[in-house]
Amino acid sequence: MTSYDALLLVSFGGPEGPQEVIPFLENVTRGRNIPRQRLEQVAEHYYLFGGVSPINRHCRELKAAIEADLAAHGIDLPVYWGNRNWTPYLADTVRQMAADGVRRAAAFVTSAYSGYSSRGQYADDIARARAEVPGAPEIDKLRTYYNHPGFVEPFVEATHAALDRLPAELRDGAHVAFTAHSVPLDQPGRERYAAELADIAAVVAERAAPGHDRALVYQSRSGPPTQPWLEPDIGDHLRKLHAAGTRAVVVVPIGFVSDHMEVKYDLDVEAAELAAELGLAFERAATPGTHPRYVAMVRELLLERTAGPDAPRPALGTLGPHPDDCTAGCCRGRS
Ligand SMILES: CC1=C(CCC(=O)O)c2cc3nc(cc4[nH]c(cc5[nH]c(cc1n2)c(C)c5CCC(=O)O)c(CCC(=O)O)c4C)C(CCC(=O)O)=C3C
Ligand SMILES: [Fe+2]
Repeated sequence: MTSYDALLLVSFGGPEGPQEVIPFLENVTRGRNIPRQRLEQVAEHYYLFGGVSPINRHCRELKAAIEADLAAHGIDLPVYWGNRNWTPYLADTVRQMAADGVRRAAAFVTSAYSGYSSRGQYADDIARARAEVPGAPEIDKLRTYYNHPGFVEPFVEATHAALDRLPAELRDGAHVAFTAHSVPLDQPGRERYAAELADIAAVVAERAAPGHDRALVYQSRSGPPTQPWLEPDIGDHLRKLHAAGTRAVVVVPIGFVSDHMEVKYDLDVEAAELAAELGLAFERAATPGTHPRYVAMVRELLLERTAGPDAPRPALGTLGPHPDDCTAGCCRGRS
């Protein structure tokens, strides 16, 4: 049915108890220019949730949903899961795959956009894991999917739902703020990343909130204050909206695939508290998570890749389907 003998879910990883938080954060920031003070601040975000990131639960749920969807469509393919920063580590999963006799796997990464943090670094992770494991399977990364209908449609639905949760009298005047993880301005691929975000935010806005005022903003910046990152920051944006007389805002975390810590803390705690202080009505739209349309997309990406280069590659917005193989320019810069 497919030319692959396994599907590999590749994700970020997260701590599952208080004692895992600092070692996890050290893994994430190793070799990066992140001040220790920022690390300790972020640790507090995790402690607020008992030291447990929601992301591993999301991955288990997504894996189970993909398995059920594949089975329901008569596709008999084992699904594996490995992370960049925490157990199950990618290299251990790849070792298990080799032991199970997997020769060729397709990889689905829980990150939808181009750019080094989103794609390039995962490609490096996969290459490194394969290099560690004798007899490692070949692993093809499925294409970048930020503009696939299976990613976009759940956001359209979620934006509608968030608007509907606002008090009726504030709904028509609500501002829609699309947010994504900021990255340093010198990060390879950040122009492409920002262009993809803007392009697909426009599609969601036109479908779910036509006529509403909107913006693309960024969140969760780290790094030293002297280093420029993508802006505007969501906090500054909320203050500006308030000053301009806006009374309600819907925040759509278009840059993320699940309600992990950057969503649960940076939006649901930090941004929501700021909005409350300002007296802005605030609703946050859901991320795709295990939305059946999103889960079906994983199968569709697998099947289109199996069918070859002539199979249709659905894509919304203006940028077209991303090539199956990332070109150097999209995730690593042109150097
Ligand atoms: C673009 C992007 C995405 C979106 C694409 C995608 O979804 O992959 C993303 C996702 C995520 N980021 C996450 C967590 C963290 N990211 C950090 C640090 C950083 N992120 C960056 C970028 C991104 N990050 C960057 C440029 C840094 C600086 C260090 C570096 O250059 O690498 C740090 C260190 C502390 C801090 O500095 O904040 C943490 C803890 C989690 C897991 C959350 C959970 O546990 O539920 C997820 C899904
Ligand atoms: Fe991050």
